[in-house]
Amino acid sequence: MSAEPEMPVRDGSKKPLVAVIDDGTKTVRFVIYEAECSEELASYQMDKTEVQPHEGWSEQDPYEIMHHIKLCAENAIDQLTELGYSKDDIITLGITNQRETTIAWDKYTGEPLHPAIAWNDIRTDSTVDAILAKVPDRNKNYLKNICGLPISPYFSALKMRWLKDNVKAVRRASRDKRLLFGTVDSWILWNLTGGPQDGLHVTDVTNASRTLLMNLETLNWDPVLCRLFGIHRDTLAEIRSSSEVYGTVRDGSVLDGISISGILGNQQSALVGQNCLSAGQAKNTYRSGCFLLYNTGTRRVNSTHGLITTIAYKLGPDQPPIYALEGSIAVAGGAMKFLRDNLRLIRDVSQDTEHIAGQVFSTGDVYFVPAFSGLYAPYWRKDARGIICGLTAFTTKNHIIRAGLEAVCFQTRDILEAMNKDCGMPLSKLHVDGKMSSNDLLMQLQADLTGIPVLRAQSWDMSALGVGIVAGHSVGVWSCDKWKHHATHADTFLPTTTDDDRDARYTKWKMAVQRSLGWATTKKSITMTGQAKRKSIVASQKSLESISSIDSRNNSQDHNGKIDLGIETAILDEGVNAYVDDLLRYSARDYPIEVPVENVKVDRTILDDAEYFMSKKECDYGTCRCCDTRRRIMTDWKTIEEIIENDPEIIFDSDDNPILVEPHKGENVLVSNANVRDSTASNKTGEPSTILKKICNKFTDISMT
Ligand SMILES: Nc1ncnc2c1ncn2[C@@H]1O[C@H](COP(=O)(O)OP(=O)(O)O)[C@@H](O)[C@H]1O
Ligand SMILES: O=P(O)(O)OC[C@H](O)CO
Repeated sequence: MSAEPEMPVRDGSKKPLVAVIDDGTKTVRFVIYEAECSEELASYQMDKTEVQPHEGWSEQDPYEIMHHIKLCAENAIDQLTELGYSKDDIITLGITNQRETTIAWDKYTGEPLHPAIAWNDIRTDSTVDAILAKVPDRNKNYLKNICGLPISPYFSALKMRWLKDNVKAVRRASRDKRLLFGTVDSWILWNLTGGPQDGLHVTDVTNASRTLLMNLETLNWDPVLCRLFGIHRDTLAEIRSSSEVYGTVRDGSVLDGISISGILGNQQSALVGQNCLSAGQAKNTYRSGCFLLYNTGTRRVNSTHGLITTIAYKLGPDQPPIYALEGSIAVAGGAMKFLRDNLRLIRDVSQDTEHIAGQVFSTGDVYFVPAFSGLYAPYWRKDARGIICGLTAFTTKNHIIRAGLEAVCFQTRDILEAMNKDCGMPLSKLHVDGKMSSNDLLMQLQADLTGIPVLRAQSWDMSALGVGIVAGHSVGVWSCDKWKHHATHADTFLPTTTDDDRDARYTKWKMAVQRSLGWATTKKSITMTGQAKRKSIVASQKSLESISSIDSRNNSQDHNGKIDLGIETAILDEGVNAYVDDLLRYSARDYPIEVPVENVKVDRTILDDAEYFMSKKECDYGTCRCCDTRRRIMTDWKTIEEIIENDPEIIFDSDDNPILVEPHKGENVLVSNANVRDSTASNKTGEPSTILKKICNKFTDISMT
């Protein structure tokens, strides 16, 4: 927690103020600006708790976000008071936020149904595979012409699908029509405007464009996409422009009564803050990740080189949407944090990095690809993993840290190359911001490795400023047109290398990237990401003794006396393994499997669904995805045990009612004459089962035409 002390002293002339809530991945900030002159009067920032329950998972506490916002607001307003202002001078409020991070909550209680799943969380790896199985040729770019995005764990729809598939409370809320999904802006707005007491469930176009569910033309939730991901439109927020009065704070906090009139995802907000308001202008923000956005104006450019198409902003309900091409880099400053926390090569990132890396004149041909959670643009390879290559006996930590800085520059060049190909016109300069841009060496390397001047912003935080401007714009106290004439950069870094030199180094970088690809194979990734733990078989110690073939050396015992067998251990038991394998390979879902060894067929998730199924006393097949007719058929199965014994596939309709797909039921089934077990036996290739394939193909046919 830290206050930011250096506040300007006012001369007595009061101007309208605009406040901003900035919820980042690692911090929450509250900033108060004097409108028009864009002067920051007061700010307060708090660190957030990052929870990583498994490798590759990243969660946040939705309550903590709201708690920090309130505390930051109180502290920043206290600073205002010292300057002779009062809370009443704040005319309006803007919200900017980490994008894609997804929250599910109960609309009647306001209770989050699961921690927020952060944008860089890769638990949805297998959910991605299940969705890819539904689209022709498993083409990850299949939806790009609708929503501008590839199918990747990064985007919100995958996180929503995962929550519905894996969290009982989310499924139940969905069935009971209590479920709300939202990106963080929606969660904040809903809570500020009353929460369970008629809180507004609203998002803006920039955040909605990060979900994989919004149609870039209609700027509304796309029915085909919602159906593909199985997300009900009633659970989603209403999509509005980035600059309009959405409502008023009604939460009893210090902000009560202030209107809210601007929402922008934080990278789009930095684009506005950097004054890239004309087509052809671009900015790059260096923080934990790094995001290069290129304003394409009202023209929507469909990238064919691995970039995404996103909404840059929409400055009012009647204004046209402005589009951007985006190159997203998952790990930038995050690599420095890794070198500090995991390898302990750095003590203090902001103080030591530049100094240590500057002690050598090159990386000594060392390349560091920080693909910790796969690679985003332009590769979109979730199977990539980090590598440091080119090590020799002379390599020191200085070389490795310098290689970490260069990795950000090379990744930026990857994106610039793609952008040049997509737009046909090379970018002549690069506007930069973000905390990491305070590193002069990094900025010089960036200019040297891309061959264009790098223009660093006056302030590292352009994200808060951008949404302040659009919030002020909608209530008439801060004009975007006037802002266009502001110069925002303070320093310029010019390239000092030759084309040949930088191209030779870039070729080596590409070689390093090639070596990082394909590292996390499906099975490996299950183990590596800790999903093995979730999917592992938990057996009581007593039962375990009866499994003679399990190698006890591979077991880890927890404090409950339970033995947690990773997938690799489970492989030793053929019967159990076959069952787990079936579920992993053929299930459309990511089951947490808990199998008492006495009865390997009982799976807690199936049990839960079977219970619900039986409670309805009939088999409601919903609308058949094969023939589009509605079927309501009594099942012969009378007990839960019988359902489990018959081992059906359980899939879900769009209201999240479980639908049993019976393998042996002839005419009265969703897909007839298919036998899960038979297809399992004959299919060792990792393909989805015949049943699922048939359903999914039909589903794809219907929804894609
Ligand atoms: N001088 C510096 N040199 C290199 N990296 C830096 C420097 N200062 C900060 N960083 C890195 O930049 C990132 C700062 O991110 P921050 O602005 O706190 O945003 P967020 O984590 O919310 O994206 C951290 O990952 C940190 O390691
Ligand atoms: O909070 P940041 O700066 O890490 O931003 C994260 C991005 O919005 C993710 O898309």
